[in-house]
Amino acid sequence: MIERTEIDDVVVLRLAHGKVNALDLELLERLTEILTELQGQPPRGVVLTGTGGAFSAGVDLWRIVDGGPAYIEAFLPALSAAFLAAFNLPQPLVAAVNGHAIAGGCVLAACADHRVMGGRGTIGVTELLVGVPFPTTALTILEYALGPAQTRACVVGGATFEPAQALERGLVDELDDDPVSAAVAVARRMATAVPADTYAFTKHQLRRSVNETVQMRRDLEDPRVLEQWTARLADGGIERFMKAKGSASRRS
Ligand SMILES: C/C=C/C(=O)SCCNC(=O)CCNC(=O)[C@H](O)C(C)(C)COP(=O)(O)OP(=O)(O)OC[C@H]1O[C@@H](n2cnc3c(N)ncnc32)[C@H](O)[C@@H]1OP(=O)(O)O
Repeated sequence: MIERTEIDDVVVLRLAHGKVNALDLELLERLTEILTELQGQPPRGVVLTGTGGAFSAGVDLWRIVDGGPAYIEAFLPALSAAFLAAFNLPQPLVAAVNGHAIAGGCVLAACADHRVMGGRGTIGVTELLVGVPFPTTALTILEYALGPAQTRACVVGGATFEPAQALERGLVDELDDDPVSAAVAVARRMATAVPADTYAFTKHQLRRSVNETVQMRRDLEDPRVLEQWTARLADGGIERFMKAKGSASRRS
């Protein structure tokens, strides 16, 4: 589900889950578990990437359709928990966007300190096209990573971007044909350039406002998020979106 290797002092985590690394409950729980374990280990950089042609196609929408309201209720908090575990990792986290990074996949990349995209795939946030709102955590992290204006444009437009456009819009920080090697080099540099405790504390300070906002707003907003995801399930909106994408399959 998640392959772990080490290159020099850098831990490389590769999502290896179905054809497009779609995010389901089990994958997210495993990711949170691994990232939580890494927090307590000796300081080093971490790279997050995907296998195959995708970084991640975002939420596994067929699992949502199959799982129904009870699954959504368990799934949405797990999604936010995984985003927060990645966002608050004390060590430098670099995303190697090796292919498509859509919706939740794009947010997962946005949790990183730095994003390197390869030469293929697209990145963007399609939530509104699916007809579902962003969980508070996801939207707040996206806004931190992209800034308010770019977040508004990306969220409302729902477009996905090729690598060059993604760089121009600040969805990624650099392009490299070998994104994993480039990401490992960045992570190693970040992990060695600054003492680990200073890096971790500064990262905490920089990200504090996101965590405060999430704390303040999620209890108010997430019940409505759940309500609307459940409504899109009930009115067939999620299934229609997938079928319009040409996906007749329930397997990702
Ligand atoms: C807060 C967060 C919210 C969310 O994350 S909502 C999720 C929004 N996600 C999306 O909008 C992505 C939808 N998928 C796509 O746009 C495309 O797919 C890709 C660009 C990711 C890949 O395109 P290509 O390389 O042409 O592959 P393919 O044939 O479309 O997909 C390969 C297999 O992957 C399944 N799949 C793709 N995305 C998802 C998904 N999000 N949930 C579940 N399955 C997915 C398909 O159905 C298909 O499967 P089969 O080959 O068996 O027909």
